[in-house]
Amino acid sequence: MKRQRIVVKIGSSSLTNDNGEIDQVKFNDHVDALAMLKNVGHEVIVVSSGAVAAGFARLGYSSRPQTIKGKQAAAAVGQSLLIQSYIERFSAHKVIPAQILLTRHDFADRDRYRNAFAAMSELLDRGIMPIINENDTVSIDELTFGDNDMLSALVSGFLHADQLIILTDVNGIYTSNPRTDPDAVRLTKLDEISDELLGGADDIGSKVGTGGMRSKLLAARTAHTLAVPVFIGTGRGPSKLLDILKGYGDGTYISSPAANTINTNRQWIALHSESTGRLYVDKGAEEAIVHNGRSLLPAGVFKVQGEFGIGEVVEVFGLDGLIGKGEVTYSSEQLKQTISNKDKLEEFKPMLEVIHRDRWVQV
Ligand SMILES: Nc1ncnc2c1ncn2[C@@H]1O[C@H](COP(=O)(O)OP(=O)(O)O)[C@@H](O)[C@H]1O
Ligand SMILES: N[C@@H](CCC(=O)OP(=O)(O)O)C(=O)O
Repeated sequence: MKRQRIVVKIGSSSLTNDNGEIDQVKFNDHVDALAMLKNVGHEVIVVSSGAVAAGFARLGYSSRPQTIKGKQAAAAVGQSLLIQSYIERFSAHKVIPAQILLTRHDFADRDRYRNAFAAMSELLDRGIMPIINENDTVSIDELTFGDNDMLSALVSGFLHADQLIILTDVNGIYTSNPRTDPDAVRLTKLDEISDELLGGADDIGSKVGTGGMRSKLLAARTAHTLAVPVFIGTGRGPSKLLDILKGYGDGTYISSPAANTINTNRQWIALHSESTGRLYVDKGAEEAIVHNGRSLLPAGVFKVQGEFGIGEVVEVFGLDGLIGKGEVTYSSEQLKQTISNKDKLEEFKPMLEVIHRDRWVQV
């Protein structure tokens, strides 16, 4: 079997019980399956939820806390318990796990994004299994990545994974929530995540999870745009992840489009960067960058908004609205000067494009 890079996301409900503790039976089942996947030669990255759900009982809460400080405190306790359990159980399989806690800021800052990529690549090269979670205890907003479903999709794109497996407590995507709708029908294969499907997925999950199926569908949609195939479902026993890879999983398979993967730089521009300005372009420029794959030249820009430096990311608007985002090779000052002297463009950086085609993403 060809060596594959696989991201496995495990939800809180698949690791813990409603009382705020790790469910050792479920937990061990996942670890044994992850170890088997790795030990047959695949690269495995885990996105593990469960920090809040595994920690709240020890803080004296009777159910998942609702306040931000309650969740953050529970996550601090629960994350340590989870990692301790991962280390112990994996040691029997001679697998070494590494804890990685991320916040949205780590991805929004380009240097930190590159560092994270380098560190994860090094771990994988050295045969270590990264176990990723959101750094809940220091996240400024409660839901910085949205949730771990979205985090797993972003990580899959970032690491150019061959497959994203989202393990949860339901055996796939249904036309509506199977817990509340007895007529819900399971879908075993999808080519895309339609708006209709999203409408049938509510955001009510288990007592310990967040986001329900809706967040998984949104994550699957993001993974789809990043050309990563997704499986959402469940399974039991040490060979369950291998079975999922072979196509025998108990859940829903979402195929990836034939399109090429998006390189890491362009993923950063599309999904993580913060835009610091806006450019408005004319019809000819829109045609050139959207339909002909050209770079954006100063001659096509007629208005510049905001203050930005060279290398920052701006939004680009055509006559009918937003058309994309890109990294600029001019500061806002230079660009304003340039376009106000269009008749003398040759004198001022005549050949330099405003946004190079390799630094451009369409919306
Ligand atoms: N259309 C749907 N198909 C399947 N499950 C759904 C759907 N809509 C809502 N759900 C609910 O989503 C739950 C899984 O979400 P959640 O508890 O957040 O999982 P996890 O903790 O694994 O992230 C299921 O138990 C199910 O009740
Ligand atoms: N980062 C949080 C989990 C957030 C989350 O998305 O939970 P889940 O819906 O169970 O995947 C934690 O570890 O408790």
